[in-house]
This record gives sequence, structure tokens and C-alpha cells, in this order.
Amino acid sequence: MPESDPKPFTATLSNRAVIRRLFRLTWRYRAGCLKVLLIQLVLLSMGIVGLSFTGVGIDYIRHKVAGVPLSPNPLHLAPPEDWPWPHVLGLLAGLILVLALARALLNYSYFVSVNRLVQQQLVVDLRGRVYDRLQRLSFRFFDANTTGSIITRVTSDVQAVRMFVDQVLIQSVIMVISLTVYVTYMASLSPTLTVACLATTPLLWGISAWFSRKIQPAYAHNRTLVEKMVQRLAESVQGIAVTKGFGREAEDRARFDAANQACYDQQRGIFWRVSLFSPAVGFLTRINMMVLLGYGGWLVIRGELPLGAGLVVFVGLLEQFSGQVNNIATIVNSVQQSLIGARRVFEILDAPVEVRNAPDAVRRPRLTGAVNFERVSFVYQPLPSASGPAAFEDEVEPKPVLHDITLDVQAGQYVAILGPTGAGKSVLMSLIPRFYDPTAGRILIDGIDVRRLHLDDLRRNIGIVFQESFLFSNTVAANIAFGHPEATREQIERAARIAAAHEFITALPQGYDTVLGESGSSLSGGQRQRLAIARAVLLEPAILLLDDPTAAIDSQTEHEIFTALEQAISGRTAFIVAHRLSTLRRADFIIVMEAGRIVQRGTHAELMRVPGPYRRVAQLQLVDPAELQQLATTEEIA
Ligand SMILES: Nc1ncnc2c1ncn2[C@@H]1O[C@H](COP(=O)(O)OP(=O)(O)OP(=O)(O)O)[C@@H](O)[C@H]1O
Repeated sequence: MPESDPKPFTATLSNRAVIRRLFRLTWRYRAGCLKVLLIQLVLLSMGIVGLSFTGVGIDYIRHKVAGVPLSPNPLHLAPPEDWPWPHVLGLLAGLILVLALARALLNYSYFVSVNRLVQQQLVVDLRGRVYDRLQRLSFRFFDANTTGSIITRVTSDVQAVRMFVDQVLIQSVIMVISLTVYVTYMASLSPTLTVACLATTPLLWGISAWFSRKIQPAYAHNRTLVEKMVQRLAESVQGIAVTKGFGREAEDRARFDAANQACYDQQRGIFWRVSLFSPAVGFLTRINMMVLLGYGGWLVIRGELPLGAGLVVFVGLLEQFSGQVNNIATIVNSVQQSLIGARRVFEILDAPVEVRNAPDAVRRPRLTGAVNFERVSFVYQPLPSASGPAAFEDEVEPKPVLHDITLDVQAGQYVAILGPTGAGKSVLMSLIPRFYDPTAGRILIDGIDVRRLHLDDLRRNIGIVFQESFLFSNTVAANIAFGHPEATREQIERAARIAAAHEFITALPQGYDTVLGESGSSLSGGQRQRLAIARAVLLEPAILLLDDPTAAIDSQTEHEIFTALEQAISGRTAFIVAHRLSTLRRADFIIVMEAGRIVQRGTHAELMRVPGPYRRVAQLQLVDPAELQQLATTEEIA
């Protein structure tokens, strides 16, 4: 059986689990990581060699000026005694310059390599995976998560994962290698001085670990606030017409400002904490310098440490060491941000694909379109949203929206569905293409449970026109061919003619190649619906689902659309949610729904003969005096 049980969205991952996943993810890019680490290693060695040259130079000058004997250094660099001093100093200066140039080039190569690794490979791959997952997630996921939350996950949270790779992992490895090399080199110069200088380091580690734990909740809260702000923005862009129409720009602006301000205030709190932490770490590392000058100077004066290759090199190494330790503050900050972001990305990657193919899915490229509902019930079982219970938070027990529906529709029949708002008409239709799976009972097409049919075959055999159709910012032709991208221009035109769209399309500036504005904004509601009908018809589907396709358009356009629909429907099984008598009358049979149940079924003539909701609705629309008279007589008899 396919997986259709409602499952929790996904268990919240522990920090340890997120880190494990991040390591696994980084492992995929190990070649790139290794390359940048090697570059850093070479840079590190060059830095140490350059520093040693400086130290040797200073000792050489001291040797020439004050006759202090040259002492050995860990790299065994010793200028030949018989060389004239300008040659020695010139050579040392030249070598330092060459090393500096080589380091500049390598640094450039490091930045290019890191950028290629994270921005061009990791971010693009990961975004692709998240997007791919989103495409396969069920409607329940989208019911439970706001647009803002989804957008921030695909954009900034993916960047947070990148941050883990380049600003945490690579930086940490570089830090550990550098610190080891610096400490080893310092210890080879003077073990006691090394111990004295680094005495404060464990304290620094402790403070960093404590800070890291303290700051994490603030970053988590920050993601939620940013998500809310993006959601506000998305809503206000989508609802701009309503906002302007009702003159509510000021209130809308105020709502956005409040969300924006909340982000700002919270970010400022984080900023202050981080800004205090970094200098505090910096100050503690300066204590090392105090010790170095006091104790190290004393060692030089006592002749136990050379000035250049000893103390000066030590100063340089300690500077580098402190720089790396200071880096801890940045790494700690990045760790927290990246863990929060990564958790949110993994939540999407882990979200169960509830509506999926059964392992033994039946392939039926062409269905005939007989549809049977067998005791179907449906309850919206909300998923907890990934960022907390955004929707349905007040709802204790979800109510069933369809109760025990049994319905047999033969291939080619035209079924009209009538019912008040919220009766469950859309839900009933959405179960056929498996936008949701029934909570109880089953739906069969051509005698096969839809959960056993291959999803590609099922959905290719179903054409859908919603109350308001979504068009993409693409050409008219591409919008019509959305479900069948290989369609020829002839096929597209034929579908457009059936949908009565050909005429207005050819009147557009570039005809079928006219690029539509966002969501088809450059077209009227009626034109958009006709393109949607053409899109559905192009699939040559066995089943057509028309969910009140004229709900959002005027009666003249509605008339044109129904003429188009008549052609589209012929020869197919069609379910249409309709309120107009002219449409209902043409149906092979009509079902009337109320509160998730079918309360009446029959042809127009049959339903007109009995008192009930159908006849009440019909009466309101009847204009034919003869029919009204006939109805009155039936009422009297009843
Ligand atoms: N995503 C959802 N989550 C939870 N409940 C929902 C969701 N969508 C619809 N419902 C509920 O399911 C019930 C049936 O909704 P449905 O959209 O099928 O009604 P309808 O008959 O098509 O109404 P209309 O004519 O207004 O489109 C309603 O009570 C509605 O509140």
C-alpha cells in the first residue's frame, strides 16, 4: 500500500544529528574541501618561513652590530659568514618579498576555490534538492507551511548550510592545523614561554562554548521573525489589489513595519552580544602578549632566547595564534546560525512524501475514465508546521469534511456538483488526482484503486481547471503546453480553439509567443480561464475536473467559457462544480452536497420533481414561465 497515513511533519533533529548530516553533506564535496585546505597549508608554511627570515635578519644585524653570536633556529637558517652583509640582507629582503607575492596569489586562488566550492556547487545542488523535494511534497505540507517559511528555507537557510562548510568546517580545520603548527613551532623555540603565553587559552575555549550555547535560541528566534517578515511581504504583494481597493495601504505598511522592526530589534540584541563577545576574546588574547614581553624579554636578556629568531618570531606566531583564537568568536557565531538554518533545510528534505507511487504501481497510460467512490471519508489532518503550529493552532479535533461518499460515474459521463460554500465539492474532486488521499474508503478509476495507479499516468489522464487558474510568466504557448511540453504548435492551437481562446491569442502582440506578466496578470479573468481550459484539453484527458471555473468572471464571459467547455467535455468523464442551471441541466446527473455529504442525486428533471435543496436553488434562477408553472403544479401535488 502507498504511504498515505498522516505522519508528523518531521521529528526535530538534535544538534548532534544536524552536525552529522552536515558532515555527510560536506563529504560529497571532499575534493573541493581538500583543495582549499591544501592551499591554506601552503599559505601557513609560507607565513612561517617568511617570519623566520625576518627573525634571522634581525639576529644577523645584531650579530654584525653588537657581535652577538648567531643562535640556531628551528628551520636551520644560517647566513654564510663569508658573504658581505648587504648581500645577506638583500637576499633575505628579496625572499620575504617573493614569499609575500606568492602568498597574495595563493590567497586569491583560495578565495576563488572556496567560492566555486560553496556558491557554484554546494548552494546550487542543495537548492535544487530542496526545490525537488518541494515539488514532490503533498498539499498537506503546503497547507501547514506559509509561503514565507518555504521561501526563506530555499534561500537564506540554504546559505546558512553553506556557511557551515566555508565558515565553520573549513575555518575550524584551518584553525586546528594552524594552532598546532604555531604551538609546535613556539614550543621548539621555548617550551616554558609557550606554556606561560597560552595559559589563558583553555579559559577562552570555555567562554566560547558557553557563549555558543547562550546565543543559539536567539538565532532560532531570529529565523522565525525573518520568516514572518517574508510572509508579510509575500501576502502584501499577492493581496495588493485588495489592499489598494480598500485603501488599507497605511495599515498594511504598519503591519510590515512591525514585522520588520521585530526583526531589527531582535537582530540588534544578537549584534550587541556578539559585539561584546568578540572584543572580550580579543582582550583575553592580549594578556598573552603581556606575558610574552615580560617573561620573553627576561629570557632574551638572560641570553636564553635569541632576539630575532626567538622573541620576534614568537611575537609573530603569537599574533597569528591570537588571530586564529579570535576567529573562534566568528566560528561560534557561524555555527549557531548554520545549525538553525541547516535544521530548517533538513526538515524539508526529510518531510515525508505522503502521496507517492506504490512499489507495485500499475501503469495505465490511457484510462477510460470510469470513477467510483467507495464509502470515502476525508479529514484534514493538519501537519504541524515546520516552524511551529502556524495554522490550525486553535483547532483541537479536525472535523471530517467528507462523510461516507459513494458515487459511481461511468466513463464519458458528465457529473455536475452543486452545494453551498464549504460543502466539500473541491475536496471531493481533489481526491481523484490524489492531491490528498482519503482517510477512509477508496476511489477507483477503471476499477483500479487510485493509490495503486502510477501517479504520472493518473495525473496525465486528468485535466483540471480550478476556480482561478495560475499562469506562469512564460509565453502563451508554453502555458498551454505546461502539462505536455512536447506538444506541437498545431496541437496547442487545436486545444486553444476548443477552449475558444484562439481568437484572443492571435490578437495579442506576439500571438502564441506573447510572454505573459507574472501570474498571467496581463490577461483578463476570462482569458486566463480559457487558457487554463486549453491547458487541460491539450492533455486529452479521460477525466476533466472543473472546479467552478467561472466563479471569478462575469456572466457574458461565463457564457463564452461554457460554450468552450462543452466542446472540451465531450467524450470525457467530467466533474463540474456549477451553480448555473444551464450547466446543471446538461449534466448526465447532478449530485447535491451539504456539509460533506451527498444529500441528493439525479438528473435535472428528476431533481426538479422532488422538493429539496436542488429545486430551491433552481427556483431562484428559473426565468422560463412555463417551467415555473410546471414547478408550481408539482409543489401543489407534493
Ligand atoms: N486546506 C484545508 N485545511 C483544512 N480545512 C480545509 C482546507 N481546505 C478546505 N477546508 C475545509 O473543508 C471543507 C470543504 O471545503 P471545500 O473547499 O471542499 O468546499 P467547497 O464546497 O468547494 O466550497 P466553495 O464552494 O466555497 O469552494 C470546508 O469546511 C473548509 O473549511
